[in-house]
This record gives sequence, C-alpha cells and structure tokens, in this order.
Amino acid sequence: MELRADRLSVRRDERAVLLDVTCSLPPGSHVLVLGRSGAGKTTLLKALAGLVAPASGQVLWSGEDVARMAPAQKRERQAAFGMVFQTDALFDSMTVRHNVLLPLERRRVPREEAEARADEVLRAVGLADAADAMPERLSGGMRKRAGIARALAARPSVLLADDPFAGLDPGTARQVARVLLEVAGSGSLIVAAPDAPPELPLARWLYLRDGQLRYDGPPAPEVETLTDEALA
Ligand SMILES: Nc1ncnc2c1ncn2[C@@H]1O[C@H](COP(=O)(O)OP(=O)(O)OP(=O)(O)O)[C@@H](O)[C@H]1O
Repeated sequence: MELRADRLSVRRDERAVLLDVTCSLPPGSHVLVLGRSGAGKTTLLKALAGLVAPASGQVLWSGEDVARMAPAQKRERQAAFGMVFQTDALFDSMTVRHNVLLPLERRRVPREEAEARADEVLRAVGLADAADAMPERLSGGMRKRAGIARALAARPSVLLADDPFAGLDPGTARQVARVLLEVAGSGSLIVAAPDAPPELPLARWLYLRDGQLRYDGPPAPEVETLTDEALA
C-alpha cells in the first residue's frame, strides 16, 4: 500500500520543524532520508508512522488520511509498520527472544508460529546464540540488531529505521545494513541517517534541510555538500 506525505507540516514549540513536505512512497520503496542534525529526519519518520500529528497537510496510507482513520483502521495500519528508533529500549528484565516475541504476543500470533518467527529473525541478525541472554549482556551493536529483529518479527510492510548505524563500528554497520536490506525484502525500507552510509545502497534519496524537502531522486552525493543557495 502506498504511503504518502501531502504538504505535510509539523510544528514543535510554535516552530515548523517540517514544512510542506510532499513525497510518495509506493510499496517496495527503498529510501534514504538525509539531512543535518535537526533537519527533521526523525520527525518525518515519526509523522509517516503516525506518531506525531501534522499541523497541516496529511499522511496518507493507501489514499486515506491517517489522522481521520477509525481506531480499528489505525491499529491495522500500525501493525503494518515496524520502527527502529534511536531511543529504542529493550526490556532488561526479559531475554532477547522474549523481547522479540513481545510484539507478536500483542498481535496474538499463535505461540508456535511466534517462536518460529522469533528464531528466524534472530538468526537473520546473527543473534541466534544470544537468544537466551539478557539484554544487559549484549554489546551496543548487538542491542541494535536485537531491536531490528524485534521490528522485523512482525513482518512489517514498511520498516522505518532512524540512524541505525549510530555508534556502530564499520563491521557491525555492514552487518546491520545487510540485515535491513535482506529482511526488508519486497517491503518498504525508509532509513534516516546524517550521512549516506556506504554500506547501505538505497535507490532513492530524500534530502531535508530546515524541515523542507530539498531533493528527492536517485543517489546524488553532491546534495550533502550543496549550499543553501545552490539548493534554493
Ligand atoms: N519533542 C520535541 N519538542 C520540541 N522540539 C523538538 C521535539 N522533537 C524535535 N524537535 C525539534 O525539531 C527539529 C527537528 O528534529 P529531528 O529530531 O526531526 O531532526 P533530525 O534531522 O532527526 O536530527 P538528528 O539527526 O540530530 O536526530 C529540531 O530542531 C528539534 O530540536
């Protein structure tokens, strides 16, 4: 189903942090959202996920305004989304496997199927051996991969990942990138990052500056170095 932002603006403290953003993300989109710190990348991901309300404009899911959806429809849409945010926390009181099972339990996926899926995604992110560990025993990179596994277990048709490479060494970043690409498969993958991660070639770039979408097209390394005047 198509995800679309239509003249989307979001305000924080009376200030527009996203301004008039319009973009269409058909199923299977693989998109990198770039921009400096504070450009609005996280806010765009959250707005697309329906976690922050637009001040004006709309987020459309399959042509329907998300803000006007009935609660049941909203829940159904939410189930199609997987999110890996910077502040994602694993529950420290339960094993890695249990952390991954949690969203499946919430979705009432039958136990046997849920366990099979949890094992599958943990293998995919290279954490099969850590399934029974408590999260506090994991390194930062492993925790990140566990967070990705948790998002992927629900088989989202849209996976949103906010700066998934922050704080990772190049080897772990490559591993995380491979998992994101492999497991996103034919679904949509939308990744926000401050710079284009060399390990994650995504076919389309969106470049935000001061909350405005300044570029939407194929990878163009020059957008990262263009001045405001050149982009205007
Ligand atoms: N909850 C909030 N309350 C007030 N201002 C906010 C809030 N969330 C974000 N902002 C502001 O909105 C602007 C955009 O923030 P956002 O987190 O979307 O940027 P970003 O491009 O993801 O930055 P970074 O790369 O540093 O994460 C920033 O100026 C930020 O201070």
